[in-house]
Amino acid sequence: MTAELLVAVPDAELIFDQIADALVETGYVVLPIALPPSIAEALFLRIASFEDEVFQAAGVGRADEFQLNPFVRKDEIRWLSQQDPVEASYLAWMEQLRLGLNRRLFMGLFDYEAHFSRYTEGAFYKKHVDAFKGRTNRVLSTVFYLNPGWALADGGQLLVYADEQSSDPEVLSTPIAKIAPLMGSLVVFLSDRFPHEVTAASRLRYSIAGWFRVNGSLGQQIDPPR
Ligand SMILES: O=C(O)CCC(=O)C(=O)O
Ligand SMILES: [Fe+2]
Repeated sequence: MTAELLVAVPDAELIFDQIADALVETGYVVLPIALPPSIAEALFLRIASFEDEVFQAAGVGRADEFQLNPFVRKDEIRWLSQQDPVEASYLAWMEQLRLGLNRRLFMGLFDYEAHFSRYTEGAFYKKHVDAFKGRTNRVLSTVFYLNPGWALADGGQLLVYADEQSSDPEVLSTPIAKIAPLMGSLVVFLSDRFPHEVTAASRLRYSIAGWFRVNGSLGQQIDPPR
């Protein structure tokens, strides 16, 4: 038996159970291994192979509200596409998760969009929420990390804060989770519930941020894709 066969590839249905349970109980979950490690490895090789020109500066806000704001975020992004087989394998896994969560929780998740993010040394993303209640179709956020050999001392943590409904300033400013961007780990959380930030890292930091969306019409405003 080769060493490769000893790497346990997690059963996707069990992972979906775990994510669904956590979303009901706490609204977020951190899984050290979720997708098959071969997919994580291929995605890492893919993002690491991109020339600088492939990336665009990340902005804040959608469509006509879009603006660059380097004081808020300094990461660079590149949207995933079905055209590339490696990217398609990630999107296919997320499609299974979408169906799995709809079956378990009747979330009505309609589609999924995701981009590679590259944080160069010192880059950050200040505290934000991915969705404002009633103003977006994004309901569930995912972050998948692609950083082999990441050490705690490298920084670049994802700090997650409690639901903003609390009025206690102490509760609001103390993270409920500090997540290192370890290779192959997946974070899933309800988009409008948890303010979060990415702290500066001392080395290049890769992730894939994605969002499941619902198709509800919000008054006159329907989110454009992206
Ligand atoms: O890379 C991360 O840890 C999180 C990124 C994030 O919050 C976002 O892109 O909205
Ligand atoms: Fe975010």
